[in-house]
Amino acid sequence: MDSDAQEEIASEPGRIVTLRPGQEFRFENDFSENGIVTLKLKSGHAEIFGTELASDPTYAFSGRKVAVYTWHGCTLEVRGKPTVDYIAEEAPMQSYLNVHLALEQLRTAAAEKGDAGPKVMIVGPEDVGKTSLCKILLNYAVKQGNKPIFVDIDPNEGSVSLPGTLSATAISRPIDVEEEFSASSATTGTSPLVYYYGYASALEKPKLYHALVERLAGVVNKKLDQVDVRSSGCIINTPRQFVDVDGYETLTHAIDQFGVNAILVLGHERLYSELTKRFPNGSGISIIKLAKSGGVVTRDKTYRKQLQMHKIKEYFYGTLKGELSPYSSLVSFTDVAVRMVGEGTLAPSSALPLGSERLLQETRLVKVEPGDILLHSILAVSNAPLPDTQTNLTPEQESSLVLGTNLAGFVYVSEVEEEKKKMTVLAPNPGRLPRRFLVMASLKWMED
Ligand SMILES: Nc1ncnc2c1ncn2[C@@H]1O[C@H](COP(=O)(O)OP(=O)(O)OP(=O)(O)O)[C@@H](O)[C@H]1O
Repeated sequence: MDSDAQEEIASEPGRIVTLRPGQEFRFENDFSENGIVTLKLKSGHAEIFGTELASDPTYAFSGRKVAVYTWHGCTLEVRGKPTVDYIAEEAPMQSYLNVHLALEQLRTAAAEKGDAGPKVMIVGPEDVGKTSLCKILLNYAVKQGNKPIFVDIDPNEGSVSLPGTLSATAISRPIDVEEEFSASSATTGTSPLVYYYGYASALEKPKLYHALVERLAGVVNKKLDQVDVRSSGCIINTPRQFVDVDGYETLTHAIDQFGVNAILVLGHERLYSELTKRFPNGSGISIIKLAKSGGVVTRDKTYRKQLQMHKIKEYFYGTLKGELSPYSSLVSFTDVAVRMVGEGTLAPSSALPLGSERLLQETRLVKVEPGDILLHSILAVSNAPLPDTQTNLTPEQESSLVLGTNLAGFVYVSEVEEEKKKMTVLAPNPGRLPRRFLVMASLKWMED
């Protein structure tokens, strides 16, 4: 623990919370320095979304909604002032464990035959615990020596990256209870494969979404051909729009692309019934209905926005546990090509940025003349290099190259000098920004 606020909390008397087997201690706190809550395991065993707590460290949390579950009983020491905290008698952990055990049998059978392990998709409406269930199943799988791939095709939150992205990450160690899937790879040691979609909803630009899902599934399926990960399979987190009638086509497309063979439906009877009709016994896809945990918290718009801003800050400055010092550099407008993923999320078409053409197709990027419009924007840095001056790409070729190439990361535009045709960007890594395509969407941020 290194901040003053954390030291102050450490000097406060702790509160002892004793849990009996099967109980869950749930708490929430805000993002303020005074809101930090710390936790220490004094005795017994406890886990947070499937990651076991060790007895030595003091874990610190900020702006989180946490469940500490115990299978065999434990004692915790809690410091700080959560906004909400209580002990729950019931949690659906036994049914989640049963799913894990069934998946583990499939993995063992797959390993014996040299086959691919289970490809599991988790579907359900907003705030039903999909991401939390992904964490639990990934952690339990890792604990048994597997290396599952976590695929996140919910662009709303961007769990392992920033919002607007679709990603895949190989998970080989338990997810950090404090940092979760931090977007800052320097602290987690993971380097996810990330594609940029640029919208919060999967249904906003379905054609583009389908194209990116196809691309991501292609890479994940190829990765799952490798012997060391083949039997571990993958766990796929999905957007809430998949439960809408309008979302079925997109859902079915994703199921096909990844070759999903198990779908876990969380807290949604209608979708469960629809899926059992579409994929009856013998279809090769098992549909399993699971109850939502009573602990899952509904996150309002304000909290989600705060979470988004917090994630961006973490990307550049690191977490409570692992701070980063971002690097500023001056970039000439001539060294980058800025493109925009359509006009949808930013503003009505009448307010399109100066210099951008009208969007012709969903999968076509719009050219943006660098200038004040970029100020405070978060820009995705594509791994696609700028073509040399002799190569002339058509707009379609260029869009397909940029959207089909994964991301190197993100930069933040902190200053724009229009007359000098330069801008200052903040990046988590040192060094010059390579000559790359930069993709802009609606993400804006103000350093505080
Ligand atoms: N048992 C629990 N006790 C307390 N908080 C919980 C519990 N399970 C989940 N949460 C919290 O509830 C919130 C919503 O959970 P989660 O992110 O898993 O839902 P989701 O279905 O993935 O949401 P989204 O609609 O964004 O896809 C999160 O902040 C999570 O930490």
